Amino acid sequence: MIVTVTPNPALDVTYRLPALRPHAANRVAHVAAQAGGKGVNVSRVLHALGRPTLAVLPLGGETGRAVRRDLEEAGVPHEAVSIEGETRRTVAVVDDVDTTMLNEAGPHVEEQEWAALRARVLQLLPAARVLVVSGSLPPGVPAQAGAGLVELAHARGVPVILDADGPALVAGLAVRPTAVKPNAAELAAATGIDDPAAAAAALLEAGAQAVVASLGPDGLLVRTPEGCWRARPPGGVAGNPTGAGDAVVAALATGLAERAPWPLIAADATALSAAAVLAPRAGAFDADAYRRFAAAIRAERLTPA
Ligand SMILES: O=P(O)(O)OC[C@H]1O[C@](O)(CO)[C@@H](O)[C@H]1O
Repeated sequence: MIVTVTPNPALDVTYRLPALRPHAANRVAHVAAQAGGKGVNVSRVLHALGRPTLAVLPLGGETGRAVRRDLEEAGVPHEAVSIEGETRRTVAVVDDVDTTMLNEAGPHVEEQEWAALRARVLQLLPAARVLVVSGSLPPGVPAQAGAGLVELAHARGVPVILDADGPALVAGLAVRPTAVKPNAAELAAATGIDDPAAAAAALLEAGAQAVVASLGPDGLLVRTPEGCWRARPPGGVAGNPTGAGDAVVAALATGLAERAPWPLIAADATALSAAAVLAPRAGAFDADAYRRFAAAIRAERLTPA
């Protein structure tokens, strides 16, 4: 199975309105809430694909109970480690033009609470084909915590994907994750380089074994020591991009579990991510569109073999 860790899960609240007006009172007609956080979304996608997965996450307070209820109702296999603090909420405001995210920092997680989560991951690793560590770290958890999970996976010979940014990404690179999955902004911020192919090369140099960069409408760039590939989504795919990067990670984890070649992983991840944009909620995808896109998308090699 693919084990996902969401260090800082959330109740994702989505507000839909025709046009968000900042600095004004906005009336919201459509409100939805579901369990979220990046690793949770990865497990949702994997579960919808029929792939065995387990989401591991710290949960606390009334919001934590709401997250747990939603995961139970959705049938997403999960294991929660109880914490004292109150699980956070995120708010996505989706209007006809774009999506605005408001992400709370999350609860303070105590050292022994994080140690309990680590211990649970350690117990699960023998059954894991891939470990995914995805999303921000909550207050109280040091930037090296993601790197610590990467090292646990390495010690058990389990491929590990790190989807982190800022200091957590930098700390993670030092322990050579099997793959990292930055978006365009995270890639540029981590390297100071605007060109995605050059920035991905810099992340390889810094320690990543593979870089899978999600570039929004420009598709996906995969860079490994074996080469560099680019896959592009079909034109005109518009919708809710929240969670599209999590769909990339779900496809990447599946590809690593199956030891698929990189060009196929790149094409599949691009198709699944585009199909996720067409779905109204993070962690969901349009299954028909996924089939159509997967049949049409091919990754192009950017460097000679
Ligand atoms: O951990 P963060 O980086 O704050 O990201 C969490 C958020 O990202 C999303 O997973 C979308 O990728 C939302 O579901 C939301 O929970």
